[in-house]
Amino acid sequence: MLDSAQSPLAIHHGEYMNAELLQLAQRMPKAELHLHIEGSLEPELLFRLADRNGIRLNYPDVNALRAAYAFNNLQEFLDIYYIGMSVLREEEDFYDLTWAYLERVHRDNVVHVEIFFDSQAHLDRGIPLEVQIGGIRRALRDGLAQLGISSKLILSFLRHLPEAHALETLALAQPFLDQLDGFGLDSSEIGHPPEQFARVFARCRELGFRVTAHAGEEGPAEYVRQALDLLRVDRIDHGNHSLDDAALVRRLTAEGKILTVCPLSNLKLRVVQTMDRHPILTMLERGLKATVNSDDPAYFGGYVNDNYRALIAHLPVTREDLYRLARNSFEGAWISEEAKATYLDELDRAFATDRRGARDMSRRVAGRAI
Ligand code: HPA
Ligand SMILES: [Zn+2]
Repeated sequence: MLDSAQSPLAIHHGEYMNAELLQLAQRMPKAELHLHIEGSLEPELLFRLADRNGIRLNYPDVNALRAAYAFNNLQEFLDIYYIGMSVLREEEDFYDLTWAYLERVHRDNVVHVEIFFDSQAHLDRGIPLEVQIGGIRRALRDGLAQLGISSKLILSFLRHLPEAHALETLALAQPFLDQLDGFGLDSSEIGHPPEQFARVFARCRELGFRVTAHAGEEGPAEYVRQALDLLRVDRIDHGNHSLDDAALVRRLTAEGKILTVCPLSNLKLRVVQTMDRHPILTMLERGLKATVNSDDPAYFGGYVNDNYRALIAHLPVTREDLYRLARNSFEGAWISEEAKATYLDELDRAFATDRRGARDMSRRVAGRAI
């Protein structure tokens, strides 16, 4: 990375470029493909729902709760994340949670979202699937009608629980399958390799669903291989540790597999030590189809545009990188080819009408060199 202390000119140039890139990142249309809806529960709403449901929290106020959001690893985050979601009881709570997220990302020019929900964590608290799915789905319908945001809903299995639990959950989900768009795998990664979930994923695929799995966030490249070979995933969530294995990178590139990368999450959970060492540009350079996502925005310090902002502030991101990242987000979305083409047109227009470099870009866009 350029050392901005090098010369006054470097500082000026860097800031000038960054302002333009920031504006472009803000206003370009984009999809978010890696978002745990329970991780979008802001402390203010969490307290409101606790109050509404008569739940006593161990934190006196919003500031005390926020202060607890300091993590050394994935597990430390998960411990507090599962406590936080305990305020979700009624359909209305799931609605309010999802609606708050949609309203928030509408301001980031997010036009399509694919959201995870941790059904097993709620089932274990006695919250039926119809409450969970009913509330989330109703907000997603309103999101389309009122904000123009299209969406998909992904039931994510918890890998710290046995596969039998996931199979039971899939059986329980039978009456709701028409309201689901795919299945995922999340929670504590190390010690819970994808191979432990091969049967439940095979069943999901037999039912005609798309599947994805968190792999290579804290776990090794081998877990990414297992997700590909044994779970036959359509996407990889995170995938950072793929970079440790050159043959795996070549394979992911050849297959055009989308990686849903989450920069602020990686920083907060110490998957990367500093943002200027985040590997997302290396991923792009090696031909990996990385996307930018927020993961759990209420816990990790920001929504999707905050993630773009952090990358632009700390890495030598170019306009082409922004274009590629947003393009990948639509390419990786589980939507029809027609919908994809519409969104990609919108994206091309956002770049073509960007005055600075417009000539340059329209040439590349027309030639599909990007
Ligand atoms: O970042 C994550 N990793 C694994 N499981 C999760 N569940 C919510 N967020 C995460
Ligand atoms: Zn995640």
